[in-house]
Formats: sequence, C-alpha cells, structure tokens
Amino acid sequence: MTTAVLGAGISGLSAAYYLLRRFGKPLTIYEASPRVGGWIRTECHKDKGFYFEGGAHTIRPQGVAGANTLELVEQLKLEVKPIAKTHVAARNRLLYAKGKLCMLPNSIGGLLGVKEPFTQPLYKALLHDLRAAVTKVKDADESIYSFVERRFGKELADYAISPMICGICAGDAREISVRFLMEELFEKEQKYGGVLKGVLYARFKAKTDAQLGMGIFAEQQPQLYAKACAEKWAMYGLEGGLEQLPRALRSYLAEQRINVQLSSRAQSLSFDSAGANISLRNAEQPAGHVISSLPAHQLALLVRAQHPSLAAQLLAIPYVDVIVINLQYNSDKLLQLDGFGLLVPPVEQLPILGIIFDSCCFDMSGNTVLTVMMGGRWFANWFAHQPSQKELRDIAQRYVAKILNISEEPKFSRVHTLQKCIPQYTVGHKRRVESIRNYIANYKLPLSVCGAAFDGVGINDVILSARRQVDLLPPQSA
Ligand SMILES: C=Cc1c2[nH]c(c1C)Cc1[nH]c(c(CCC(=O)O)c1C)Cc1[nH]c(c(C)c1CCC(=O)O)Cc1[nH]c(c(C)c1C=C)C2
Repeated sequence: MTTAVLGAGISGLSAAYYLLRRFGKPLTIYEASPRVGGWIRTECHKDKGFYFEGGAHTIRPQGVAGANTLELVEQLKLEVKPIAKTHVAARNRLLYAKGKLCMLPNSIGGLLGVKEPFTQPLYKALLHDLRAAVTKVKDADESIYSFVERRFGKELADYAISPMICGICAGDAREISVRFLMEELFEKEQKYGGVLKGVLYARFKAKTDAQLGMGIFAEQQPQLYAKACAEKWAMYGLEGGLEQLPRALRSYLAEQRINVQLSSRAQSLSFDSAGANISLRNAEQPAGHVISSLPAHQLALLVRAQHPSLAAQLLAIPYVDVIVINLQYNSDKLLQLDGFGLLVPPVEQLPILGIIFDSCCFDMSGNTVLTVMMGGRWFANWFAHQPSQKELRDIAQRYVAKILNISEEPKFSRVHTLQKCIPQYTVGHKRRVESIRNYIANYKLPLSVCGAAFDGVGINDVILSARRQVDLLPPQSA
C-alpha cells in the first residue's frame, strides 16, 4: 500500500525525499494549495536583478541540522550563495531601542565597555551568572525570559534575548520555553549551578560525532558541510532564492515519478486495522502509513472525529501571524549602514518587529531591498482591525523613514500576511510533543508527525525532523 505525505512545504517534500530513498515507491503527497514550498516563497524580478523572500531569508550551515540541509542541497545540485562570518551581514546586528539604532557587540572586546542600549558593560551580566543562586525549576521548564533574567539580569532579557526570539519565531520570550533555544545552557545551569560553570566544564569533555548527532551520515560528513566549515560560512542563500530548494525537491520527485497532488486538501484522516484513510473532497485514499508535515492545528482538524484527545493536544500548540513587507528602491546608496538588519525589542512597544537588509546580505544589482516584519505575538494588539495592504505598507514605510532615513517611495513592494505561520514553543512544549508522539505510539496509529510544530521552526530543523521520522519507521512500514 502507498505511503502518504500530507503537505508539500519543505518538510513534507523532504519527508517524501527520504521515504523514497529508504523505501522506494509507492508514495503520494497531498498538498492543499496549488503550489509547493509552503511559507518559502521567492518572487524573482530577474530583469531588475533583485528578488523578494516572503518567508525565511537565509539558512545556517552549523551543526548536524545544518550539515543535513547542506547534504540535501548538494544532492539536488543547487548553487549556494555563502555569507562568510567576516561579512558585514554576519557581523553586524542592530537593535532599534530607546529611539536609536544600536550596534550589538560582535567581539569579546565589546563586552568590556558600556554599549547602548545597555547601561552596564556586558561582562557584568556574566558575573551575575557566576554569583546568582540556582533555582531548581518546577517541571524542568520555564520561559526563556525568566531564565535569562535569573542568570544574566533584566537588561539582557529585554534587549538581547527578547529581540532574538522575535527574529526566530516572532514570539514573546516571556512565553517561549527555555528549551526552545537554550536547552543545553538551562540543563548546565540546573546541573552545575551556573551557565558559565557548566559551559566551562563541558569544554573539557570532547564530544564524539555520535554525541553531536552526526551519526546520521552513513560514511562521512557531507562535502558541502566540510566546505562551509573550512570557508567559515555564517549562513547562505541559494541562487534564485530559497524557493529553489522546494522546487528542486519537487523536480527530483517528479523525475522519480512520485505523485505530488496539488490542490488536494485532506478533509479528514482516520485509521483502522488496515492502515489509514485520507478523505479528500471527491475521494477516499487508503495508505499504509501517513507522514503529516501539516501545521499542528490543521492536523488536529483532520483527526478530531476519531481522536479528539490527540486533536486537543495538537491544538495546544499556538501559532502567530506575521506580516512580511518587501520593499525595493532603485538606488543602492540609500542604506547608510551595513548589516543583516535590525530588530525592535518588544519593550519598545512598536508595531514593527524588525527589518532585514536583503541587499546587504546578497547582491541585488544596484537595488536596495528591505523586508519589514510586523505582527507575530503582538499581531492582535496592532492589526486586529484588519488594515488594508496600503495601510500596512504605509506603517512599514513610516518606520523605514524614521529608523533608516529612507523616505522615498519604493519602486516596487509586496505585502503578505502569513496566517498562523510560526508555531510557538511555549513553556511545556517539549512535554506536549512527547505526549502527542506517545499517544500515536500507544494507539499504534500508522502516523508520524514532522514539521515546524514539533522539532524546531527553522528550515534545517524541519528537514532533519522529516529525515528522523522516516529513519524511525520500522523496515516493513511502507
Ligand atoms: C516569516 C518570518 C520569520 C521569522 N523567523 C523565521 C521566519 C521564517 C524563521 C527563522 N529566522 C531565523 C531563524 C533562526 C535559525 C535559522 O534557521 O536561521 C529562524 C528559525 C533567523 C533570523 N531571522 C531574522 C533574524 C533577526 C534572525 C535571528 C538571528 C540572526 O540575527 O541571524 C529576521 C526576522 N525573522 C522574523 C522577524 C520578525 C525578523 C526580523 C527582522 C520572524
């Protein structure tokens, strides 16, 4: 019987790729929309030499998840556009705080002096960690804000970690689990009585490849990963934009004659002793096993009739909406600073979350290209009245003028509201995911779940999540 993959975003396409490699055919992918790629969407203006990214902008090469994506990129023969650690886009991180643009320190020396928006040298935050008593945390989880505030003080929580959480998941650090980003540091603190003490202790213990998780590579680490390490890439993009990755996956699957059924929304998913049944608008499709890469709330709707308790657990993973506004200007002399972009700490209570300087990261042929992000966890506070695209663009332009001094009209722009695009790993998320997977295992459902809701929200995370779910299947499952 066929194996079915629900969703043809990067996670579902990757699941199909790894399924095909491990089990071969038959295999079918069902995708509700008429295109593949999910939130990864590149709008190319080849004639003018620039492009807009509607979702993620760059990929990081680090760690096992980074190496895994590079292996895929290499296998699909995609052309990478590396950004080295020495590049301004990798070195310069800006904050707009207290009415000013502030450059975050990017060297050890930067920890010594007082750097705005901080009122004390940052090394004092490290001393705070050495002195602060350890609180044993209830249920072994807390918000990342409270962890950083406890260990390093309120300024770091407000002006370093809160904006970083905005950049990664457009979320509120006061709600996001410390395990989302700082699991290791949190565990070191709980075990060794401080973050620095734990980090120093761990440095004496050399890690093996297996401990690093690199064991997934059968022979050796991918060549492109070795190159990224040797050339010290901080991040990379793809020639033609990040949408080339899902497109290349789709072409590969098409070459292998794998059926990607677009505009085929699953309406319900049920299980019986023979396997799974996917109800589409006009048909019932049986499957031996289903890998769902759908957002948790969508999968909840599919299973709720037969498994209401599973649906309730899936619905407990909240999502936020993000407004992405791409702006293009004809001149490349407009930006007076270089860097990846800027973030606005939530304590500033402004309607924008940050601005990415796309034309600093990648060559845009003499154009200035910016991306303004708005909404996220604070979407309802600012945009509950459903402003028009023009109003949203006006807000973005107002802040571009105020913060970056660019007051001319963009020549070209695009406004996208990405509804429920980023899951929020709120306190207790890890337990929630364990419980969802335990439910599936206890009821012996022929179902695996991967995607941004479960094992990390980045491109690397969702590709690795898909690979691991496929690797976990018993040999006879497909
Ligand atoms: C749609 C908006 C998105 C926001 N975050 C993500 C998307 C798709 C996903 C994301 N962005 C970053 C990561 C971290 C790991 C990685 O894969 O690169 C993830 C999962 C990195 C990132 N993106 C922005 C920033 C400032 C950062 C933090 C790290 C860094 O400084 O490099 C830009 C940005 N993304 C979002 C906002 C609101 C924003 C602001 C400029 C939300």
